[in-house]
Amino acid sequence: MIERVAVIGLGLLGGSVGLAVRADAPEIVTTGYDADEATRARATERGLVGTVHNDIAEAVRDADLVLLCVPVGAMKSVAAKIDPHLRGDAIVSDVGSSKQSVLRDLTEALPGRTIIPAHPVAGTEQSGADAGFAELFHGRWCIVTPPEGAAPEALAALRIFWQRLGATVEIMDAEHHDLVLAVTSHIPHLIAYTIVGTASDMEEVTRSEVIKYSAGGFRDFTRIAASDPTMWRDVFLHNRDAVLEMLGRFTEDLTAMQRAIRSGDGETLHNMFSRTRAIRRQVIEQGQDDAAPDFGRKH
Ligand SMILES: NC(=O)C1=CN([C@@H]2O[C@H](COP(=O)(O)OP(=O)(O)OC[C@H]3O[C@@H](n4cnc5c(N)ncnc54)[C@H](O)[C@@H]3O)[C@@H](O)[C@H]2O)C=CC1
Ligand SMILES: O=C(O)C(=O)Cc1ccc(O)cc1
Repeated sequence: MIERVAVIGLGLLGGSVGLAVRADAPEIVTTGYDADEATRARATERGLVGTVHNDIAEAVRDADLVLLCVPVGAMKSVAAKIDPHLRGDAIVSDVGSSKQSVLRDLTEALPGRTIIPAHPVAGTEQSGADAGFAELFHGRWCIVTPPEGAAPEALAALRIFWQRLGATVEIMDAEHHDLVLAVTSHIPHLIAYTIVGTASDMEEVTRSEVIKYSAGGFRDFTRIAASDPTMWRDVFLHNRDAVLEMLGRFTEDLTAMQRAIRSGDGETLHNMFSRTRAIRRQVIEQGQDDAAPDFGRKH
């Protein structure tokens, strides 16, 4: 059983883990560290974890679970920093949005350690020490991607930890995780960033009409496109192969739609829109409503 959790990175995910432990598993002792001094100060004010340390070594020293809640591009350097200070039996896990690169980075930086990467599929477009909230994981999936031969007791302990925070745990291979998340999360974010960028480039031509009449669809895209730039830069650089593979397929489908529009092929358009409308119904029936902040909701 997990008794002491160290949270490294006290932004949206790390802060939410700390607050969720306090609410749902209050006997677990929490410590935390963030590289940013202002974030550490705010984390102390908000009581995101029991003790915020100025030294990462102090934060992890007694922990039986260390959760890395930093951008995926920072996982390796953080892992290398904590390695000399970890307990021999500590489990090292994370919350990163891509999993193959994290598994590779942690395995290299933490030889001989118990490493079990995970991804709670729960979040918002907000970031930083003020963004976290205790209920973030309620009714959401947490995808755990253990390496081959991972210690079963450690996996069981991590599963119970996430279940106590309200999540339902699914075990998946890291490669499969990265393909699935590329199409369900990473490419949708790329599309949102791109369409908002394109519209804003057009704004010079349309003199502010883009903002003024930003109703419905475009407004939803601006929420996603407000997501943290550092975090998302790292996701695309670290899940490159899966994103490029899925982007290739998406581009082919988009080109087929372009052709249908140009040639006046209403049947193709209508067929596609009917198919996607049915998928939306299934998403709602399964409780996977995508309206903010319910992304990733299971129930
Ligand atoms: N934002 C979201 O909706 C979700 C994010 N994730 C993943 O969670 C992780 C954290 O993301 P957020 O909490 O959203 O970002 P965030 O920007 O709110 O928090 C990240 C924190 O890490 C700190 N940090 C960065 N480099 C560090 C280092 N070297 N040492 C110590 N602290 C460092 C930053 O100062 C910041 O406070 C990312 O890997 C992301 O992919 C997973 C699920 C959802
Ligand atoms: O805000 C939204 O709609 C999200 O998509 C949140 C999110 C972002 C990244 C993840 O890895 C999981 C969930």
